[in-house]
Amino acid sequence: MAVFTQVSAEQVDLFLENFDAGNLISLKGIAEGVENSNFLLETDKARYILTIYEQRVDVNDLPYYISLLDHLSTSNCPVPAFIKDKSGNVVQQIAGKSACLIEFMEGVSLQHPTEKLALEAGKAMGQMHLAAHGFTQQRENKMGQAHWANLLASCEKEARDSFGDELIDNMKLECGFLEAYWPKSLPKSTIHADYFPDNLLILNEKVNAIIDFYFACSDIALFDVAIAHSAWSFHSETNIYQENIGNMFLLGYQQHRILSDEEKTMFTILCRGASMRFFLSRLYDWINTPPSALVMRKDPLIYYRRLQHYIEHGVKWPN
Ligand SMILES: Nc1ncnc2c1ncn2[C@@H]1O[C@H](COP(=O)(O)OP(=O)(O)O)[C@@H](O)[C@H]1O
Ligand SMILES: N[C@@H](CCOP(=O)(O)O)C(=O)O
Repeated sequence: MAVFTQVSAEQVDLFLENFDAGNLISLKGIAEGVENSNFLLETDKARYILTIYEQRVDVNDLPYYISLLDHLSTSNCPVPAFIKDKSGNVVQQIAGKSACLIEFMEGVSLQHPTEKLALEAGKAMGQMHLAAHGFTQQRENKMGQAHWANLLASCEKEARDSFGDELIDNMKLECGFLEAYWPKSLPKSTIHADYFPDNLLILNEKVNAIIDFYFACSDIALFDVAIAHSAWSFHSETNIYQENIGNMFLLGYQQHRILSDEEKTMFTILCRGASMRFFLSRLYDWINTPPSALVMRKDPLIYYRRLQHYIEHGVKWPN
């Protein structure tokens, strides 16, 4: 579960004094998520999310996320607003850590995508990329292709002990392949970079909110689509490929952004890269998160198998 930092009602009362957000009625820890501590906070005025930033989020990046969500919501994207305090600031301290009060969005996190929801999700991403056009701030993708070989090397020994030499040798070869063939000239955008089903809140079969922008960065626009394809197109329990779900996502996305032939041709490589990226972050966490930690470790092998699927079958772009 993702409540790394516990806070008392007294601490939250003090925190709320900075805002014009009403008086605390209830506070509940939210189990989902792996990056930050999140609480559902209810006052006599409204519901909010209280997010306490743990070590995975660099607090120096908070102004970037705040400006990005401000920009996207001005462009009618369904994203939560950061709440300003009485002096117009957003970032506060609680329990010695940086924390923000965030607009509560209605909707339910997705577990098993349907074709209809995959289409809606693809459309919402296309709209988000269009809306991000005027956003000029840049943030490097710290989990982008340039970092994969080093990340693998940093945990190679422990990875070999846990997953065997053959698998790690294969991943080293794949890193080399991706370095050699990674596209250099595809259109860039501000991307979400973690557009998984659980980062959308669904209401009445529509995307009511896109949340969790803490990996957002500047990178190849279609890499965002590839990340989503690798997250949406495989069944969350069996890991079986569901071509129909991935196709609906791609068709939805294309309703808002016309893709060049070059982009379509490079899509399989981007999906291989997306699989590598999530294999590596899960591998790193697998090795570095003690089994006693409160957070659930996600299985890196799931992404190893998705990568094998993309290598063997590629992605046939739907018409
Ligand atoms: N603005 C919001 N409105 C409603 N629920 C939210 C909001 N932000 C987060 N949540 C809830 O908290 C959970 C964890 O949030 P998330 O941002 O994914 O955490 P983490 O950054 O730790 O991965 C989400 O699955 C969702 O249920
Ligand atoms: N989506 C990533 C992990 C990031 O977790 P989130 O809770 O911040 O979405 C994965 O599945 O590996």
